[in-house]
Amino acid sequence: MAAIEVRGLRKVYGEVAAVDGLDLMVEAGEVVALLGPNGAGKTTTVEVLEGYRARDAGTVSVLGYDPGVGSRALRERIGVVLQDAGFEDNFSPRELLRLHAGYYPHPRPVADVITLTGLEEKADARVRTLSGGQRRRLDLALALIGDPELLFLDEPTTGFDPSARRRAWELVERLRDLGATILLTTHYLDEAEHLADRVVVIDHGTVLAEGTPDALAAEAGASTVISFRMPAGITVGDLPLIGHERREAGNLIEVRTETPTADVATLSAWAVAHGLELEALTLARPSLEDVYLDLVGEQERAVEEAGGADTGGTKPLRAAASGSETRR
Ligand SMILES: Nc1ncnc2c1ncn2[C@@H]1O[C@H](COP(=O)(O)OP(=O)(O)OP(=O)(O)O)[C@@H](O)[C@H]1O
Repeated sequence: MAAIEVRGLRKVYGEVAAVDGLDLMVEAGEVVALLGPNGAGKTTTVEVLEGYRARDAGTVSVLGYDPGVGSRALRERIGVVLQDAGFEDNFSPRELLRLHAGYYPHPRPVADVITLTGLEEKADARVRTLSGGQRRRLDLALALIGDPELLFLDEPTTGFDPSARRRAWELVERLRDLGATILLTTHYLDEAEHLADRVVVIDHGTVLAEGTPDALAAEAGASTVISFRMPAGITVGDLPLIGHERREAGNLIEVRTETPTADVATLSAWAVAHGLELEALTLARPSLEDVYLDLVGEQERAVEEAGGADTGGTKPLRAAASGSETRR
């Protein structure tokens, strides 16, 4: 059975369809990252799945339950990191964790969760004295205390310093190895690339693309980039004909290619034959960031062409821009 199964999810705020016919499937044991620009509908989707928000249409199954019904049995099996949870500032992390442990039938030991989330030094300090990143770690600790089989992490590492982020990643990897299913939202594409088995890119409340980071890159036709510094005394016309698209940035040449193995061989053979050293020679695989920016950029252009102009904080939606859906 899939851990999460969503079909045709729709959530409307006034005139704005925050989620607009979204389908999503997460298998048990999978780590899936929801990506998308601000206002894409990620948090709304996650909040519906967590049972914090009612939906307007669609079917939703989380561990076989409908989260809209508010079952205690479901709440006991999921862990949630909200974007901004409010805490009782006068408690310490240890006290809050003990309190929350009492809500679950089989909690993890409080001391283990403190160690897992690296909160040892602040375990007995008042929450109001914690830094932003330490509070996020406490969010994560509270999500883990019930030993959940499904974890929702909404921007779990926002505000973390680089080493805290690495530790959080290791923690997510450990949880995955222990068999947890994880749905996370993030704006850090390296985080998604590092952690997720599969990414789902959403915008305007619907899915734009999904797959493994590699499959998305292949589907988007993103090409590999060979780059090198132009050797002294050589002009572009002297170079062998490799790749398709070339770009010059100062004396750095970038060549986009679909056949990097053959093109690097041609280039190297040419350089060796001419006694040249190609300095700063690199071969870069397209990153998830390149693919994401292409996808979201295309979507934005499509919305603009359909006559929608961005109105600031509240996004015009594809459906709203074409005058359908929201008034149904
Ligand atoms: N409580 C609310 N009332 C009215 N509109 C809302 C509410 N919550 C969200 N929205 C709107 O719904 C849309 C989707 O918001 P949502 O928070 O789900 O996006 P997001 O993808 O999580 O964005 P971000 O990356 O900025 O967190 C936005 O247009 C937002 O303004």
